[in-house]
Amino acid sequence: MSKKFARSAIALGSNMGDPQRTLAAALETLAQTPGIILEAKSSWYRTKAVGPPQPDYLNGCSILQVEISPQALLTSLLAIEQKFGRVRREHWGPRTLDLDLLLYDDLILNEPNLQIPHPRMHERAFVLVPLAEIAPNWREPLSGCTIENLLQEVDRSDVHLVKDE
Ligand SMILES: Nc1ncnc2c1ncn2[C@@H]1O[C@H](COP(=O)(O)OP(=O)(O)OP(=O)(O)O)[C@@H](O)[C@H]1O
Ligand SMILES: Nc1nc2c(c(=O)[nH]1)N=C(CO)CN2
Repeated sequence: MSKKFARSAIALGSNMGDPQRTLAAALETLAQTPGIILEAKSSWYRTKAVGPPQPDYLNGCSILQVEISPQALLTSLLAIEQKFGRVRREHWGPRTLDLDLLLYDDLILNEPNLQIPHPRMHERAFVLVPLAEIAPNWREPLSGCTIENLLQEVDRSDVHLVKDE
């Protein structure tokens, strides 16, 4: 019997330690996780931090094919964050690794520990620029807008492609 996969989009970010290495290792760990296949990954982008003053971030996005539920995927993402030494400090403060679940097919989910689509994705150029690179026509189910359309509404001047990857 063929297996039923869902598609999910995730965002990756890091601004402590060695971000490029951490993000690459996080993707590798995800790809080795049972029930998750890495379908696509964006380039990395150097982005000005949103929130309290802190170093620039390296951000990117990835598309996954998943056989696991949204909650199970979140659990995997949080475990990988822990593995790479994330210490939770101030709200929106610096971190070695941040993994956000952005989209899961066209699902809308409002659970206490998990909201899909990610409630702030539509306003974040550091999410929309890399996501538009790999999924420009995916529709954010709350607005019905494509990622490409959402990107046109934000200022992308603080998001710069990292060329040496
Ligand atoms: N779509 C989602 N993706 C990831 N975490 C989510 C999502 N929806 C809710 N959460 C909850 O948010 C918690 C993570 O909060 P965290 O402190 O990392 O937020 P943040 O990364 O600082 O800010 P932001 O959520 O704005 O990116 C997770 O433990 C999870 O329960
Ligand atoms: N540029 C940028 N700024 C941020 C980021 C991030 O990934 N990139 N993550 C945050 C907390 O989730 C807060 N601010």
